[in-house]
Amino acid sequence: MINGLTIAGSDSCGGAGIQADIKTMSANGVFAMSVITAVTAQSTQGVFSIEDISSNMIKKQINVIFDDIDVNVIKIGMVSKKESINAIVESLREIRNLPPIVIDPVMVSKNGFNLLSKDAKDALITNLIPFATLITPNILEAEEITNERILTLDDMKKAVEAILNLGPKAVLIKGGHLKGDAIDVLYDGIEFTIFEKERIENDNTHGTGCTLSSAIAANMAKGMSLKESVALAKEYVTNAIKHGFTLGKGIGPTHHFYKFYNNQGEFIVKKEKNKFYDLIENHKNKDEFDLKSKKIYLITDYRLDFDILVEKVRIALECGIKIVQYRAKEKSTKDMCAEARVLKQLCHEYNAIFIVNDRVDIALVVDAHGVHLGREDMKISEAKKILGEGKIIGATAHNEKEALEAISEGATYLGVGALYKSKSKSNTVNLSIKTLQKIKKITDNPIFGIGGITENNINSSLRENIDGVAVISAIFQTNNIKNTIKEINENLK
Ligand SMILES: Nc1ncnc2c1ncn2[C@@H]1O[C@H](COP(=O)(O)OP(=O)(O)O)[C@@H](O)[C@H]1O
Ligand SMILES: Cc1ncc(COP(=O)(O)O)c(N)n1
Ligand SMILES: [Mg+2]
Repeated sequence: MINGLTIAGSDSCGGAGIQADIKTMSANGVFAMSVITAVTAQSTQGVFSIEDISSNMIKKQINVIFDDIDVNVIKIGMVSKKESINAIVESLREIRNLPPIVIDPVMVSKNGFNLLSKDAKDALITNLIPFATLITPNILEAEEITNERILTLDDMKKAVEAILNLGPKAVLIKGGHLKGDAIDVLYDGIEFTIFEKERIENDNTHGTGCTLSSAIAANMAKGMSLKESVALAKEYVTNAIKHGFTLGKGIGPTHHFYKFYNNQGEFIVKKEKNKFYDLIENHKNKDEFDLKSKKIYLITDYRLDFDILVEKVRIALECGIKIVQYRAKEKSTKDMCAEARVLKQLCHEYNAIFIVNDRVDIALVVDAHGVHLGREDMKISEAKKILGEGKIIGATAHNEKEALEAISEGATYLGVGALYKSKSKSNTVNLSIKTLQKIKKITDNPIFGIGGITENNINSSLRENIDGVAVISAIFQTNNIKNTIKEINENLK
């Protein structure tokens, strides 16, 4: 599990501070840890009181974590006192191999309350900011740091340059407090990158800065580049603001978990629109693809000569197989394109769905219905960029975490396994029915069980938790394809 540490203040109403950071990292697939620097008595209406945690306790929290855990990213938010800033600096100095550090130099809350004591600004600028891989001031904070007014995009550009001179590796000034579109400016000493999104007419923006910086940190922890981290985080915070809701009488929070809930506040990962079936329903052969019955998903066996393979696939199609995946290993791209084209045409004759394993480029070239991506392949979001909407993107998942990740990224179906020891894939780990049940709870999208499935090992607990079975050897290594398919179909009923 990738993890992130937030060093920040507690916001009792949960929209900003440590609470926003933990929610944001969690919603972005990163395990969140926290070092609390101060506790605020805060509501949507303002900050009513601040009590700082002692320097000693701040250091202890940091030290015990680093003694024990490899931290993938640090995010630093509100640190209100000079002593607290210096305590963090001392702890950071003792850590070898520091991970990337995102600093959100929190100075005032949305309602205009000071979160940084007057004498702490110098310590923040001189001692802490130089540690930053990225620093993310809002307009007011950038003005405080540079002592210049910022009113235009040009002013923002001047300010990022000035702040970069203080020692961070990159600076992002957030334009939330300006008028017009929400424009943020990133500068890494080489080039300016502008991130622009429409301004959302929603007053519930409590915690947007904390949310943005934590999302950037989470993305960095996952190994994304700086620009990619900011771009995706900007997308995330924009959506979180869009779904921001009224809570209390003041400035309400953004919705950190908007991806997982519908407008009625119900948890929706499971109830998400079933894109796989939609895609097939839009497909001209929808009547042929009976969505109610369980399916055999045939994956081609790369150990066979292609001519023999084609004949066997044809027999399988004649026996009613409705989904075929082309899986090849150690073949030239040229040959793979040619073979994929033949199989695509064959599937077309039988009104079957044709999927290409691993290779998004080949799926695109032969206009397959989609692609199947394993854990080592291109990310689902990247494949989507290439293939566009309207294509099936299947993903392999070996456990609940991978399944959730794949579904959140937009997988249209899951291949989960290995259920049994397989003849066509070594080094596979067996997956228990319990795990299968957990995965089933995550999504309504189709789940195909995979790994060593034969006509003899489909039992009721397996049947209840899958929508179909993906097979290779069972069909390609039998001497009676017709019978085997009949038996598997019987066992799936
Ligand atoms: N009303 C809004 N609509 C869209 N984006 C916004 C809005 N308000 C803030 N943002 C964006 O939210 C992020 C946080 O910025 P900002 O609100 O300026 O920070 P802070 O919360 O620290 O004051 C930035 O990416 C900013 O552009
Ligand atoms: C404890 C704490 N930390 C930070 C903020 C800043 O919030 P914003 O993200 O709106 O700038 C806050 N209001 N409270
Ligand atoms: Mg802020």
